[in-house]
Amino acid sequence: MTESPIRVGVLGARGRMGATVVKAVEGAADQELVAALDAGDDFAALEKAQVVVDFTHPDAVMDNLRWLIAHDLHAVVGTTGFSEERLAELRGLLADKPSVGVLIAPNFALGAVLAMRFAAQAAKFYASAEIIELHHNRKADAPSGTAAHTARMIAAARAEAGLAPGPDATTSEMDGARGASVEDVHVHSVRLPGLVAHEEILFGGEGETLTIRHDSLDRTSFMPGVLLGVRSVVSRPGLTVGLENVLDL
Ligand SMILES: NC(=O)c1ccc[n+]([C@@H]2O[C@H](COP(=O)([O-])OP(=O)(O)OC[C@H]3O[C@@H](n4cnc5c(N)ncnc54)[C@H](O)[C@@H]3O)[C@@H](O)[C@H]2O)c1
Ligand SMILES: O=C(O)C1=N[C@H](C(=O)O)CCC1
Repeated sequence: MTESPIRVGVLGARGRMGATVVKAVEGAADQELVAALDAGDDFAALEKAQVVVDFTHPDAVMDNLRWLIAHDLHAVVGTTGFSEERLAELRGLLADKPSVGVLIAPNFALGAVLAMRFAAQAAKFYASAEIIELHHNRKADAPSGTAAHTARMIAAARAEAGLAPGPDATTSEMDGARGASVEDVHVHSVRLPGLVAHEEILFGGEGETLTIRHDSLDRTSFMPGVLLGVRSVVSRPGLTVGLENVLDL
């Protein structure tokens, strides 16, 4: 007997990512698009869905998730802007809804997930690390969610290895010249038309450097991860942060 397709709704459907997700879901044999909504649309149409994919805006995503969780809908979230406070609120809401799953991934591209994993491995051996993230100039937030997540993974790996961040001698600097500091990792953000989504993680050691780089050249690069997220979240209650927890790495 063939299983019925997973009923999927998309929030942010007229945006760059949302429009790409709509096409990907329509092309997936095991999924059925039941709602494609954008700002101002009536969320009632989402009640036909089992899973809702959100690619909207950091200022909108928490209200969307409050609504989805209250309506017992699973969520796959690519929208960025998640602080520890936001994640704690979601864990609290999900505690009252034990069957609902929310998967938040700062980056759904396989190569980006692998780059973050490799960076965490390298961080145990190199005390000095910096991140450069490069994106299109219509991106709302900086630094990117991916870069912030990478920095946190580097910080966690350092803490586990008992390694302090490597020193540098810079004491005189123009504001912003050393980028933002995310858990003691410097993150530099570049915004240019023509770019899609790119990240370099640079490590320095005695007489050597190591650079890990990932490039998303097209938004289709995120789609296998999004579709996998939809398939996974229906049997993964609670909050999951990072596609690395879903992939068999
Ligand atoms: N996780 C990933 O792999 C990944 C990949 C690319 C982009 N992103 C993130 O996804 C988000 C969207 O990126 P984008 O480039 O598609 O932006 P975009 O501006 O092209 O699209 C966002 C869309 O969301 C709509 N929107 C805003 N508020 C809404 C609401 N309350 N309900 C429904 N729709 C609403 C907007 O009208 C717009 O059409 C950003 O946070 C971006 O960083 C994540
Ligand atoms: O285009 C964007 O915006 C992207 N946002 C995510 C981030 O902030 O890390 C992922 C890559 C593309």
